[in-house]
Amino acid sequence: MATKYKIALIRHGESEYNKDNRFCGWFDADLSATGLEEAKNAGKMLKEQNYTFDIAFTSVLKRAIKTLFIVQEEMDLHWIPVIRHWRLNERHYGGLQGLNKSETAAKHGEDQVKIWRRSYDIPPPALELSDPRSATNEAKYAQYDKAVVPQCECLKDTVERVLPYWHDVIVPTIKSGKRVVISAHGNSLRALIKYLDNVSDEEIPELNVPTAIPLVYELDENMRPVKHYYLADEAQVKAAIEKVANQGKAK
Ligand SMILES: O=C(O)[C@@H](COP(=O)(O)O)OP(=O)(O)O
Repeated sequence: MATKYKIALIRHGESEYNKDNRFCGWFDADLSATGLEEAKNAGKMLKEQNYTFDIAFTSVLKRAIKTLFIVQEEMDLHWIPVIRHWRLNERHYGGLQGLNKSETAAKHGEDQVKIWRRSYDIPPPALELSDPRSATNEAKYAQYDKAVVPQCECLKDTVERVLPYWHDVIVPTIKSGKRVVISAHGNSLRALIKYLDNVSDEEIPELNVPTAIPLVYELDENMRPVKHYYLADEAQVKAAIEKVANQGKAK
């Protein structure tokens, strides 16, 4: 299998909700001061390793949009087209949105929290439509049918709404020869990685994506992965992945 295309995936830098260890989902949390710094470093890593991009894709959530912009700034790539779409949004965390992950583990048990965070097809409790945390009436989704906005999602639901965007929009863009960067979220990227690497439903709970460390996928002519790697040293990536996994532990 020969590499024909290279794409970079970036989970946004630490958000205010990540900092407070709260479930975020479709809540539009901003980047924390650390997240801004992490985004800058991600741009530096890409530049130092001679990456460049012709087009960028991101979600409609500001933590991913801002991370992308900071990366563009570091790479002097302000001019490239940026396409934002809700299909790249984070997995909707339903009634867990806003709750502290450790407190939730202390209340419901770490096993339950791991099921909510990492199982493939068990959704978290749904939000009521009338819940002020529901995104249904947000201006960003006004152009869509109301049914587009979920009240909770399991990873399977996220896979089912990310993949049409991958196949219909991102793949044709890559095949046209454009160098693509995608700035998204822990679980929308897990959804894509699950598909790309054919990760089984049983193995997916152990896959965690760290904040703001660019992850490069080399793809063959059929868009199948040849290899993938983070643009940081192994110890740094390992520590960042463990940090994410441990967020569901009761303290
Ligand atoms: O929604 C959230 O809380 C986090 C992921 O949380 P976990 O699934 O890792 O708990 O999403 P992100 O910060 O990537 O947008």
